[in-house]
Amino acid sequence: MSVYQIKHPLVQHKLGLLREANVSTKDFRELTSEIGNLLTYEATRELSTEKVTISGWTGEDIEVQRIKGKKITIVPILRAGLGMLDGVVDLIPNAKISVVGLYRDEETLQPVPYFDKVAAQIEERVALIVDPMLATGGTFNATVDLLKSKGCKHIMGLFLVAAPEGIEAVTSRHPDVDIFTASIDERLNEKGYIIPGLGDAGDKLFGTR
Ligand SMILES: O=P(O)(O)OC[C@H]1O[C@H](OP(=O)(O)OP(=O)(O)O)[C@H](O)[C@@H]1O
Ligand SMILES: O=c1cc[nH]c(=O)[nH]1
Ligand SMILES: [Mg+2]
Repeated sequence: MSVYQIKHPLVQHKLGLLREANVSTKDFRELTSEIGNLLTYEATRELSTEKVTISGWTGEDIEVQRIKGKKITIVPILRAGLGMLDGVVDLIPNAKISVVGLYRDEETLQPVPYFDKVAAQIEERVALIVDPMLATGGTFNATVDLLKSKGCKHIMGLFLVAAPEGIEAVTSRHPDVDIFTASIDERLNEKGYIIPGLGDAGDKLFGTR
């Protein structure tokens, strides 16, 4: 498993704006989507391409590159993953979207699944799971379990912020899954929130607190 912390100046600048205590709902939404877009650009770097022949503007045949073979499904984890979705779809407009719903129980910190609708032919697809936060890793691990149980073999996770504890949990359960994040933060606090983190990303995106 590889963990990629994306140090690109645009990503780091936008993440810094997201961390502001008084960030507005509008700004939080826009920045989350924009970072989702930039993480997608990095995560898709390793997709293989192949040469195909097309008819160019002069009428002559020319060789161009196309992404090879595998199809893509984007997997937003409800709710907060929806905040990244537009930015990801902007770059991969033909991707099928597999929606998974889980919330983290506030007392036990265990993921509670409540919805899933996974794209057809999942076994042939690369899955890009998107969620702003990787905290204990329970929610992400449960999502990877679900996708693998349906036959998915190539899975990546895109997060705005990841805690070392979550990365460790994913490394030990799913060593074949790569993670792309704008930041590996310091730690989790006693309530399972990432420090310095962003607070509750779902509530900030939806304005529910
Ligand atoms: O790594 P974990 O410890 O499992 O925590 C991370 C999960 O917690 C948050 O979702 P939350 O449960 O707040 O649901 P929401 O998106 O509906 O707000 C976040 O968006 C992740 O899905
Ligand atoms: O810091 C955290 C941890 C889990 N979920 C969030 O939204 N934020
Ligand atoms: Mg939440």
